[in-house]
Amino acid sequence: MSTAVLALGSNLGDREANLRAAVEAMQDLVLVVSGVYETPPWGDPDQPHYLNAALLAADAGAGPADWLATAHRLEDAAGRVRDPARRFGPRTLDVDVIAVWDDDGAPVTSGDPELTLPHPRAHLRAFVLRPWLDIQPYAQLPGHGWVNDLIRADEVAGDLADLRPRVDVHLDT
Ligand SMILES: Nc1ncnc2c1ncn2[C@@H]1O[C@H](COP(=O)(O)OP(=O)(O)OP(=O)(O)O)[C@@H](O)[C@H]1O
Ligand SMILES: Nc1nc2c(c(=O)[nH]1)N=C(CO)CN2
Repeated sequence: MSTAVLALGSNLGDREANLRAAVEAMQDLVLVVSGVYETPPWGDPDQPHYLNAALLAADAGAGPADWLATAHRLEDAAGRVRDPARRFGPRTLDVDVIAVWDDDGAPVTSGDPELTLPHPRAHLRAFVLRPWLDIQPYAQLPGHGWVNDLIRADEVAGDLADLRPRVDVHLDT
């Protein structure tokens, strides 16, 4: 059984519908979905706010590359257009593979630029860590420690204060 935490984000089009379609497309693989957060753009400030969420998924037969393929399939289905000039620019849907655990529950690590695990910027992103805490309060980000500690670190805590829970939006069906 391979499990993965995926981070979802959208700041173009119908943001809520984009996130919901991604969750629905994963169907039975989804174990639990976080709440939704309204978040200021990180890394490239001149763009609309995002809606962000996280989910935990499991797939008996999936390897790490399968989770990345799933992420890309969902982004393509949302009509995501990549702008090479804006690394952290706006998008209908972003699906990042934050961490993967193998059949034995051991974290998978990879330095491959095509799939770096855990995600190399996850520990710096309140918009990833806060939704993740919703669904796994005792989560550890492999190589970085407790998510509950990471979210209080100086480089994240400021951004954390700017997240707004969107209690009016629910992605779980
Ligand atoms: N853990 C990962 N999850 C998703 N993509 C990854 C990961 N590690 C490496 N990549 C690679 O990163 C490339 C760029 O992905 P993408 O365009 O979604 O980046 P981004 O969302 O703009 O930035 P970031 O990766 O910082 O969120 C992808 O083609 C993918 O192969
Ligand atoms: N708030 C927020 N900012 C971002 C996001 C995101 O999902 N949420 N995704 C990005 C792509 O790497 C860049 N910046």
